[in-house]
Amino acid sequence: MILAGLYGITDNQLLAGGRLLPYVEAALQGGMKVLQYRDKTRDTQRRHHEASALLTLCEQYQAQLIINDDVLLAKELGVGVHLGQEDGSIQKARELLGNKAIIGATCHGSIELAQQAKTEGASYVAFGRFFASKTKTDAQPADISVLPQAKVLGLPICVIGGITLQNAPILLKQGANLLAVVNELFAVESPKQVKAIVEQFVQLIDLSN
Ligand SMILES: Cc1ncc(COP(=O)(O)OP(=O)(O)O)c(N)n1
Ligand SMILES: Cc1nc(C(=O)O)sc1CCOP(=O)(O)O
Ligand SMILES: [Mg+2]
Repeated sequence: MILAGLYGITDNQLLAGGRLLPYVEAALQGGMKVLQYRDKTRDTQRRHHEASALLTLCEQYQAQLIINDDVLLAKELGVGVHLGQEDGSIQKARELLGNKAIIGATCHGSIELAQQAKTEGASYVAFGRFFASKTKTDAQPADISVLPQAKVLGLPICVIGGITLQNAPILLKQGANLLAVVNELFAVESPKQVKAIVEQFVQLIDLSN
């Protein structure tokens, strides 16, 4: 299973109005390897419907689907989950989802939180935000020096927060494996533009390896 590359995250506002599936499919065509379904509404029925459709798409392109926050939805679909510090226990999610499921953990800028997430069974650790984020304006800042320190954990290192084509290389150089991106990918006019941006991210990632 690939846990490296471009990790697109959906946004229920940016991808409203019928944009969700065409924009995600364009990202998959461009080479996105991991997708997180992040919908902060409580519309259970729509969330289930959208996540199922995304799973079908991800399977077509051999990409991994991860659900933000909602372990029960992840269990229903048989996919992974991303949990923040306020989103419940990683250990319980691991028990529910099984050994093979991807479980990601928000660690802000803390190597101690990352160590704890590893002990509890996380599959990858996510650090950020490294740059100002238009999607989550109140995200806690993280210092880039955490990235080389995190290598000793031996888990894939995910980075998030204001990532663009311009600033991605510095994160890759410091050891990031997964670039988690919302705005730079999806705040564009057309699926064609999404695909072109993903292709450029993929090129940057390939160059860094
Ligand atoms: C890959 C990735 N990293 C961090 C987050 C943030 O998770 P969290 O702190 O729980 O905040 P919300 O996304 O739930 O608002 C993430 N979603 N994905
Ligand atoms: C969902 C999320 N979590 C963050 C964190 O730092 O934990 S930053 C963030 C938003 C990422 O979107 P964009 O690429 O538009 O900045
Ligand atoms: Mg969360």
